[in-house]
Amino acid sequence: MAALERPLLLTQGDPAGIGPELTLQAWLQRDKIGLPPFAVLANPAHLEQVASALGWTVPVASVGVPQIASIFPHALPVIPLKASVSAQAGRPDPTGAASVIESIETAVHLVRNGEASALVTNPIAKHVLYEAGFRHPGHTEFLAALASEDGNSYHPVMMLWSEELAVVPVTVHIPLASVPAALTTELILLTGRIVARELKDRFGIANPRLAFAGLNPHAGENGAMGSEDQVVIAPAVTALQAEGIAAFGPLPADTMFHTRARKAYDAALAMYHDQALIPIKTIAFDEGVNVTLGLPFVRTSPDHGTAFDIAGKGIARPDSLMAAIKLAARLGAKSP
Ligand SMILES: NC(=O)C1=CN([C@@H]2O[C@H](COP(=O)(O)OP(=O)(O)OC[C@H]3O[C@@H](n4cnc5c(N)ncnc54)[C@H](O)[C@@H]3O)[C@@H](O)[C@H]2O)C=CC1
Ligand SMILES: NCC(=O)COP(=O)(O)O
Repeated sequence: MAALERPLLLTQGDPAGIGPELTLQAWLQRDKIGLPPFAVLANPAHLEQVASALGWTVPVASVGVPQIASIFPHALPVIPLKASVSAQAGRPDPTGAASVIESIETAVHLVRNGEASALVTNPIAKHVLYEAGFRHPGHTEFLAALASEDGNSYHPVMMLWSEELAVVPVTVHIPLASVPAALTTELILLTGRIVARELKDRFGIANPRLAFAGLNPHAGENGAMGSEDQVVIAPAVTALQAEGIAAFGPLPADTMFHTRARKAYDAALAMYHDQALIPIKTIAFDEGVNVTLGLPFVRTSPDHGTAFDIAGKGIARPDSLMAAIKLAARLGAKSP
């Protein structure tokens, strides 16, 4: 089946978070914003309970992949999970972990065997999964592990994307104190290559411009405020330039995200999680999309988390999930 004809798959995410109500909202707004057919791998009865508690009319239909496109105009297609789901909104519970993981694993399997075009993950609460024994830092690394079951090795790269700004944290879910040791020229080089390749191949940017942030104040102030900028980051930028990639930096991170500065690059590569995510969540919290580069399939996700503080209240904004669905459709259309 051609990529455009294949549906998208949404994962359940944490059933006690805002994922279920955002999925219902996305289906309700499907015509208004022109969303392509999708199904969610979840528990149909749980979704019906969430809709009913919010007073939303959302017919839910249990389906297999072949029925998704025909059901989608009339009901939210749900591929039922085997694991039970008995979550209460806003009350995280590690006993739901089996359903969270089953949803991701099954969706990846269906995308990898060509039945679906791309994967859109609803947010998971990492600490809740850790309590249940989950050993991966987050989706990003878990998806790479699932992908590597084909015998290849994949280095997953997290990119947070919006029309205004795209950012990549070179190191991701590690303590801040571990960042300097984890940052190596090889890691920065590898990340830069993957970002350049995928901005070109998947996003259609002919010659992507990559701006690298420094690690230290003022990008180290010529070494007076830290050595990593000159010793670790600059050699990676030089090596990327030698490969023909339009890389530049390291730049002082405090002045590279304002409006004029952003016009100089297609993606900013930051050295640690918050250096990358604070600017995009400040500029585009509702529209930002988390997309994993470096995988043999397309995966997007909203930029926010489970938001237990507002789950079940019907006030969570579905914009980021809907942007993730749209971007997955755009990128998935280019997949073989
Ligand atoms: N892709 C994923 O699976 C992600 C998962 N997380 C997980 O989410 C959990 C909670 O993380 P937090 O740091 O609290 O971030 P969060 O994004 O869940 O919430 C931060 C603040 O933003 C608000 N918010 C989030 N999404 C919203 C929406 N759609 N509409 C309106 N308001 C919204 C929340 O109410 C809260 O006040 C953590 O366990 C974290 O691991 C966080 C980011 C991404
Ligand atoms: N802060 C971004 C985030 O936590 C997303 O992680 P992942 O689950 O997509 O790996």
